[in-house]
Amino acid sequence: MAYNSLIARVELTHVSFGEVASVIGKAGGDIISIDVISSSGDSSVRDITIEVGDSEEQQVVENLKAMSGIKVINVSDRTFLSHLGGKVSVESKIPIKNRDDLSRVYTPGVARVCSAIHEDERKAYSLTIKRNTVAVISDGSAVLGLGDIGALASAPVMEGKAMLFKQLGDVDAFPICLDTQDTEEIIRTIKNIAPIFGGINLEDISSPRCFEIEERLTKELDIPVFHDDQHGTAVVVIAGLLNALKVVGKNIEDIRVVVNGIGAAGVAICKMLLSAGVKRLVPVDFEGAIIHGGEYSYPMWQWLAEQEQVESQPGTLKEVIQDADVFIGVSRAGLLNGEDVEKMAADPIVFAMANPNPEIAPEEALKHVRVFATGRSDYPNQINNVLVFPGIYRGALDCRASLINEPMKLAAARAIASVVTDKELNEQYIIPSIFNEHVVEKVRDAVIETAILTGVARRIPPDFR
Ligand SMILES: NC(=O)C1=CN([C@@H]2O[C@H](COP(=O)(O)OP(=O)(O)OC[C@H]3O[C@@H](n4cnc5c(N)ncnc54)[C@H](O)[C@@H]3O)[C@@H](O)[C@H]2O)C=CC1
Ligand SMILES: CC(=O)C(=O)O
Ligand SMILES: [Mg+2]
Repeated sequence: MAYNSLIARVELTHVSFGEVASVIGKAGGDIISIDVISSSGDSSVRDITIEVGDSEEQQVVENLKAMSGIKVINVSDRTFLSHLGGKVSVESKIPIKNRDDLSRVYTPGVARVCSAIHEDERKAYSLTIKRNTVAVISDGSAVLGLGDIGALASAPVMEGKAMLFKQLGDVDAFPICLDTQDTEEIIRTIKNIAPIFGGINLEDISSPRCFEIEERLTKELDIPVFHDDQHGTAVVVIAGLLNALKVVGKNIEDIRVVVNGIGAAGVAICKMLLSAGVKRLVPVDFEGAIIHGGEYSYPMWQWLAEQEQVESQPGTLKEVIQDADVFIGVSRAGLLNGEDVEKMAADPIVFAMANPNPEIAPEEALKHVRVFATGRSDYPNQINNVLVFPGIYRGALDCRASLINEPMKLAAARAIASVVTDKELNEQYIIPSIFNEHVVEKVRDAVIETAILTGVARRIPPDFR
């Protein structure tokens, strides 16, 4: 269930706050805070912040309105309030106070700087925003688990990613929503806007188009192109899995892994699981297990069917999950229940990562599962690509990497896993919080070191000389 928080502004006249609290509680709301806005002899106006599930929201408000001695002045949704006017803005680094400043930052002074870049394009890295700016680009075709909701509706997610880039990695990121879902047009548009950016972060572009778009752009541009839903997700899954396996005392070579949803995230996760040493893999999509020796029209599914680690036994998700050590879901909400995960092997690990609602309700899974994680921030073990992209890009920009290769991604996964020490590690803590101050730094350093070793760094940052 999704949770929202509401702020109800109410005027209380002949009713005690205790009665109001009891009505809210009975309707399923939790009071988070109360602010007194004004108070006179026989009345007071208060803002009550209430956390409430989607299905109870209306009931809470209706019950408050039905009470006598209380007037509901206004109800606002805090999530919507945080989006008013958008979440990011562009700021100048230096002020323009007089004509002298104007003639340096703008014409005529700026012309000399333009000419310098015209003569040597590498100077764009020192004289423009290029060295620290990434484009966060979506076509709105696979937004979270909401599906194809279009370019404009994807904007709040892209703005959110831009905020996280800035706050966690000090990367300036710009949200871009493309009003086309045509592969060639997307590639052409991104190539045309690429000059000012130091990197391209593709986001929420559905499969299979996302594979070609990323592959072509990586070949045709000289800046890193990173499809977050593929690689960011795969990196954080491997990080979480390495630690979860330590908790349950199993080796990666011995486990049987079911991955459900073989789209952008699922394909990248399967590939990375194989390179990390998994020997028994069951990829599953709508039509059931993708099997070794099978024939598939999607090239990525066909590639998987040719891997010897992929099992050859067909079956539905509910069948193949029996005896699995690990379930990784990057598909849709509510596909599994407690009975399904109960049939897994001993000490099951379940990463139910569909957003905003996971493949199995946490309350149900937790009764049967040893290690459980979701993509959400309101439960322990948040396996979300936000742990990856700020640090990966901080590193890639600092060493001016021409691309982000497989060894860099594996190094990032190990770096994230290493933030949780053996002493700290337990079922509830397999992955660091996104607010852990060591994550970005460790990922950045691991990425730079590996970029230098694999020959894709075009600059050695001073702290690596
Ligand atoms: N926690 C995290 O960091 C991340 C979570 N996700 C979540 O993973 C999900 C998938 O994202 P993408 O791979 O980007 O989308 P996508 O659209 O590329 O892939 C989704 C895949 O799931 C399959 N699928 C849908 N319903 C299914 C069902 N009932 N059974 C089996 N397969 C089913 C689709 O056929 C498709 O292949 C979304 O819910 C998204 O929010 C994605 C990226 C990161
Ligand atoms: C987290 C993320 O990128 C997604 O759910 O699509
Ligand atoms: Mg995404």
